[in-house]
Amino acid sequence: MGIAEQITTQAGRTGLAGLLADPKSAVVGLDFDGTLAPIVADPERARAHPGVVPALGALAPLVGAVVVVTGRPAATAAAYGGFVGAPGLEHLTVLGHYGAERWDARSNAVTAAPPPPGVAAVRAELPALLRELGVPEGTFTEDKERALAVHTRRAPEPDALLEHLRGPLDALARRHGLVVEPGRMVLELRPPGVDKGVALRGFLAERDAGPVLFAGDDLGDLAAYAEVDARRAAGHPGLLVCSGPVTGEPPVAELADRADLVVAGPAGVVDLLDGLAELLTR
Ligand SMILES: O=P(O)(O)OC[C@H]1O[C@H](O[C@H]2O[C@H](CO)[C@@H](O)[C@H](O)[C@H]2O)[C@H](O)[C@@H](O)[C@@H]1O
Repeated sequence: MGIAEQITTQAGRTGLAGLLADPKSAVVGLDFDGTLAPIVADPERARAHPGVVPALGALAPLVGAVVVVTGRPAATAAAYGGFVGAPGLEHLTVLGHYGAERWDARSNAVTAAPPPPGVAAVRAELPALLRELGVPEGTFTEDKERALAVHTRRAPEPDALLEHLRGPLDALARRHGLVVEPGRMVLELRPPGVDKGVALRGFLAERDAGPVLFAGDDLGDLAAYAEVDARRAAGHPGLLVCSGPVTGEPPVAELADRADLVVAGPAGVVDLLDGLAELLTR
């Protein structure tokens, strides 16, 4: 089935038409985990689907810009994505830590402000809190330098555990000026003030962008969806893509319900990017 046939909303059809009519001012925004990289139990083993680099390498020269907007550190997403030095991706940007970091392919360098002191305080207190809460084996903390993510995917009953941890982690985060970002079997304690909507808005303004496609899979992507929606209300075409889970867990309803089309995980996203490049080269 072609892209147009998969779109279920009028706004999405308008978004695709706008993108095809004016590709050089279009921006393609993509989340990383669950969208470009299949979900795996160990975050350090996540890698982009093998079709991602060729698909983006073909698409990027045809559109205004491609940007990856992720909760990962920017350099981690660039490395796990296989983006460093990839042909066709010489102008790729990765906005990491929900926009607090930026990696540009051209310089292969990351720019970021230093993390606020609350991160170090949370790092110091988190192990004792998790012990007090009696978390089961399989629970683990990913230290991302400017944020700490508590994962439950490898624990028994991961969703119930997430609920159990939510209140105490929220209190710890607030005590040190951080916020809790919930995700798929993860609670992330991170500095406030930036989210994927703010990050995307800044990038679009910098590029004087027209049409926007954004693809995501998790709650952290809702802010970027809201930004595309706000632009649509102001007359800019936009296309919202949900990368549906292929891991057996239910889709994130808040995202799937608002998407113009739902595809089957990173493999479906690759097909979409390939299809778009094909439409733009016809
Ligand atoms: O904004 P994203 O690119 O989607 O990153 C959000 C978080 O993704 C990672 O966790 C998720 O993927 C893991 C690897 O597949 C999986 O094990 C975990 O259950 C998912 O929640 C990452 O580890 C976090 O640091 C990111 O914030």
